[in-house]
Amino acid sequence: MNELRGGLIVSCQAPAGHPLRDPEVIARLAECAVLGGAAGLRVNSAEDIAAVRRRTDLPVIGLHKVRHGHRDVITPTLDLAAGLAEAGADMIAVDLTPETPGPGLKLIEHIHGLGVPVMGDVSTLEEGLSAWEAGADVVGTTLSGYTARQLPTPHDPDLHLVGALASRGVRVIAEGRYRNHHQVRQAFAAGAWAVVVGGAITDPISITRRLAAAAPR
Ligand SMILES: CC(=O)N[C@H](C=O)[C@@H](O)[C@H](O)[C@H](O)COP(=O)(O)O
Repeated sequence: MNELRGGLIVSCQAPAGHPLRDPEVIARLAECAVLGGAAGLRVNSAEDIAAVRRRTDLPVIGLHKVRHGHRDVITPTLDLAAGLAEAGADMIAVDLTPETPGPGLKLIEHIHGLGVPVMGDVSTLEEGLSAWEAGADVVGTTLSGYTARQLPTPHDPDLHLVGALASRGVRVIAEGRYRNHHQVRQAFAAGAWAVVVGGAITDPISITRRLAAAAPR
């Protein structure tokens, strides 16, 4: 787990219907991230993790998204977590917001029983402190801006939450809407232990959309 400290973690994901939705393509994105200097990867589903594992030994934070209500929740059950561990995940991310339909904080201990560390994905300071007290190995700001009461999702990353968790001694991973090196630096300056960047690296659709918006046509 310590290999992730101070590093950039690249989230290599593509949802159903996305042109890049293919485990082999995800694995190639992961390989690009490795060549670019990523310290770790964040990958959705056992199938994609298995494909990524065939190309790199870099630490993988695994998750399994399940549609629930207005959004995808992150790895709500122990069964899903066990599948990720079997596929080669080095750490498992779980949804620790009140919106998860799963056992929430209890999952941490259950996943530790598999011998795998846990990243608690949260949306608020309170959730983050509870996750840390319950034994999460790292706490991610992943879900800030995505729970029902936080919609619409803000444009910028939640650097304030990173700082608030770090100042209370929580090992915090900054994740969600980091789009440039300036924001990544700010996250580390705020006390982040590591930073996850997804779409700004691995989603050519949103990258194109942002740049196309600057064109006069
Ligand atoms: C909210 C949610 O479900 N986030 C997911 C968590 O794994 C992914 O869809 C994000 O791409 C990831 O968090 C990285 O964030 P960004 O792509 O903004 O750098």
